[in-house]
Amino acid sequence: MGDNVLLEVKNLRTYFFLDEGVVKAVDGVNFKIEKGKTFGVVGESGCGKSITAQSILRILPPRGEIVEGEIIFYRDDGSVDLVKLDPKGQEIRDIRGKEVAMVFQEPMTALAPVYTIGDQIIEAILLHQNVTKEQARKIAIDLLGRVGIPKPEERVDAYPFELSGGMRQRAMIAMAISSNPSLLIADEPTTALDVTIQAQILDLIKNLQKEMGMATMLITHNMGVIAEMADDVAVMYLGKIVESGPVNEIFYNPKHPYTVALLKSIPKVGKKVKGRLESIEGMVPDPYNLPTGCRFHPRCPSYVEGTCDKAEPPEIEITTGHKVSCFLYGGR
Ligand SMILES: Nc1ncnc2c1ncn2[C@@H]1O[C@H](COP(=O)(O)OP(=O)(O)OP(=O)(O)O)[C@@H](O)[C@H]1O
Repeated sequence: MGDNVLLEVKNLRTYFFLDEGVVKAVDGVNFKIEKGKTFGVVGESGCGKSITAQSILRILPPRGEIVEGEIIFYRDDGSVDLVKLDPKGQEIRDIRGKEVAMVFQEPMTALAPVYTIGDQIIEAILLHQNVTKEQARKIAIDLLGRVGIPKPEERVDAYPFELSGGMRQRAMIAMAISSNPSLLIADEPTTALDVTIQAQILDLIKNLQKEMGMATMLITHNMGVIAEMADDVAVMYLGKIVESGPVNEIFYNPKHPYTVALLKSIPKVGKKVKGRLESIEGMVPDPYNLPTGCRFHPRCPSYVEGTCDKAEPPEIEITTGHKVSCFLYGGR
């Protein structure tokens, strides 16, 4: 770590203030993303992965607010705390799409249906680069070729609905990398796609990342995707990171019972999978009424009454960089 850190999130808390109550979507999260590396964030639906990403880009939905924390983005010429920026101001708009780009799960909703993909990529290029429209069109065609879209000089004039899901996601990626971002945030980029296409898109992201030296924050509920892609991993549960560390530590030396359960949920070849996480007992609790103590205790096979339900477990460093928040490893 050290000088190689690109983004550092410190004690981030992002809450939703709703009529029904307060949803602590992100509740005291810390992590670092290194330059050029893939940082995987994994956890079940609703654990706060997307809201963490949206906090970084300052594109939170209405009623969502960062109530505490810092998001330090390091550049060669100094650092900036993204939390301090006006979410509608010029500075974050310059960073968004240029230095930090994002691809979403369903490109159909991210791409405007009434404009060709070329128009949309050209617009992104013109917004962040000092080139003519003609040059931007050439760059767009080149980008479409680089992301593996056949006949890019023709496809540049296609509308999103004229492309397959996989091709649309490639077009989205072309738009995202158009200004050479130092960080790409990919939020479930392959979840909506067929399995074979998923592998192709992940390969594409991996190759582009190597070529361009960009870091990726990869959000997924799928441990298989993490194994394939990530250098470092954070496991999230109900707004908190419960375990984090280098990918090999997480896979070969998992400590948190939730991580262990997620790993058991990876589908095995030839074995029928019923649910996404059939090996984890119980449901994710109601976000308005979080369990006391460790938030995982009502579902945890190693739950110790009087301990796990009383206090929040402290974060313990198991080996360098491998951290876990669980009373099984100390803090009782
Ligand atoms: N627009 C919103 N208004 C109110 N609450 C929200 C909103 N968006 C998300 N939340 C709440 O914030 C919490 C975290 O949601 P988030 O979308 O970050 O989860 P996630 O881990 O990305 O899940 P998924 O994989 O389903 O997107 C959830 O409890 C969710 O209900």
